Amino acid sequence: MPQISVAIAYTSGYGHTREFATSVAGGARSVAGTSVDLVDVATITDAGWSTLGSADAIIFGTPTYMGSASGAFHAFAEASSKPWMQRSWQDKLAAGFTNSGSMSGDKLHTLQYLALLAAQHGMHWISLGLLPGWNTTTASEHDDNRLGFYLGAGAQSWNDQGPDAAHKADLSTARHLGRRVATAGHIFAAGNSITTAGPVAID
Ligand SMILES: Cc1cc2nc3c(=O)[nH]c(=O)nc-3n(C[C@H](O)[C@H](O)[C@H](O)COP(=O)(O)O)c2cc1C
Repeated sequence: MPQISVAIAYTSGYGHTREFATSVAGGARSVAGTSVDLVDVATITDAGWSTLGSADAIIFGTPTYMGSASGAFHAFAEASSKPWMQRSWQDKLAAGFTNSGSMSGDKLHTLQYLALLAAQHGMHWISLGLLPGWNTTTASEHDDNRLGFYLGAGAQSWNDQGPDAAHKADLSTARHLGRRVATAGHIFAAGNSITTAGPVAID
């Protein structure tokens, strides 16, 4: 079984988004042959940059602050202009998740921003791949993807509760994202092993 590596590049001002980052990591780890690193980009070191540089996939995560990624995440994104210049993230897989106080809270804008960041780096964006939950009279807030995002995973955390109160459906959705990216990583790695071996013969 070939080994692939998934890095989760996240920030969390008050600990809520870290809960979802941990679930994304758990989902990726559940796919055999996958090593997973969590990189807190607010305090990223040279070792952290090198972890991102050697990963097969990077999953970006940030709280939504004022309708976009947090300032700490934006600082990291600006600092990623160095790998951007070197094209060192080109052709890696990418995905994203965000968390905020409101059900919407303009999280879609944050996910769009994360996808755009990935595109600037020439990465391949992996969507959430779940149908929306909680959108019929028989559905419930305990459904995966209860907030109905397609581009990535969205989570909601009460502003008056600590990280321990993270919603189980959002944790499960985050776990799904990690598993999906790791699975895609293995499929890409298998494809790369064919294409780097030379042209594929077609009868
Ligand atoms: C500066 C700031 C701006 C915020 N802006 C939004 C927002 O635009 N939409 C929203 O739904 N919640 C907003 N919130 C609430 C946070 O998204 C929410 O508390 C989240 O759980 C924080 O995650 P963290 O603990 O990982 O930092 C904001 C919070 C702060 C501190």
